Amino acid sequence: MSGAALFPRDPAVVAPGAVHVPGWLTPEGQRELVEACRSWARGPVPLRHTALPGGGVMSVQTVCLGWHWQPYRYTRTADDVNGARVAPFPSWLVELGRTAVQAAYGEGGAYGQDGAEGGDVATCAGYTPDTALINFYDGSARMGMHQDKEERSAAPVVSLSIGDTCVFRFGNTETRGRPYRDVELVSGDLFVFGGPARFAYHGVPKVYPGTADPATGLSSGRLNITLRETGLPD
Ligand SMILES: O=C(O)CCC(=O)C(=O)O
Ligand SMILES: [Fe+2]
Repeated sequence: MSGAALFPRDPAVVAPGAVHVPGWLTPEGQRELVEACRSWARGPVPLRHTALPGGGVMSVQTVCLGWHWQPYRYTRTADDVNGARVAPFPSWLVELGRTAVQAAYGEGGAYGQDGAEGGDVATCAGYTPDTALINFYDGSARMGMHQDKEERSAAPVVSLSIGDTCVFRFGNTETRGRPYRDVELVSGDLFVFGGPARFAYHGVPKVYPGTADPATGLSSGRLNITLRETGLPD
């Protein structure tokens, strides 16, 4: 057992608008999400290494719901994969997103869609994510520092982690470099970034292989699900 595991991991404000809620998903909730991800990974668009404009591919494997993300835009069909229309965004995942934002910001929804502090209750209730990126990391996959900025909405990003523990680097809105904070995301953890943190650079410099609890149904690797509002018309 690592020293950190001796102590409870309390919710933490990593930066204004960025909240880490350890252990938010129940073991059952994690198992259900793993099952759902397995089925989404089968199609209509398969889980794949996203091709980058420079000719390389991402080390992470991804499949999307609602809208298909490719560098650097959203479309309804996966034109860089197999041309299929992406699977719909299920309503239960909208509900999960709302509950997550509420867990992070509290009943009052501390950060509004416009980034203002002190938003009203409608902020959480009105959160309507319409795209999800499901990322699978094997032991050597990484994600470089980037902003989630293809969305035309400043609504928060909800991030759920299952499987292997990783280092999640959460930085600032100006540069890829310092200042940033490194946070360990463990299976079941929730991380929400909105308000002044919505367009902060972030990335995953390290995954710790073999740290997943097979009871989630994922014997190795890390799953990350991010929910976002694209702000695009239906
Ligand atoms: O895997 C993570 O925790 C972050 C994923 C991410 O930043 C993204 O999909 O844009
Ligand atoms: Fe991101």
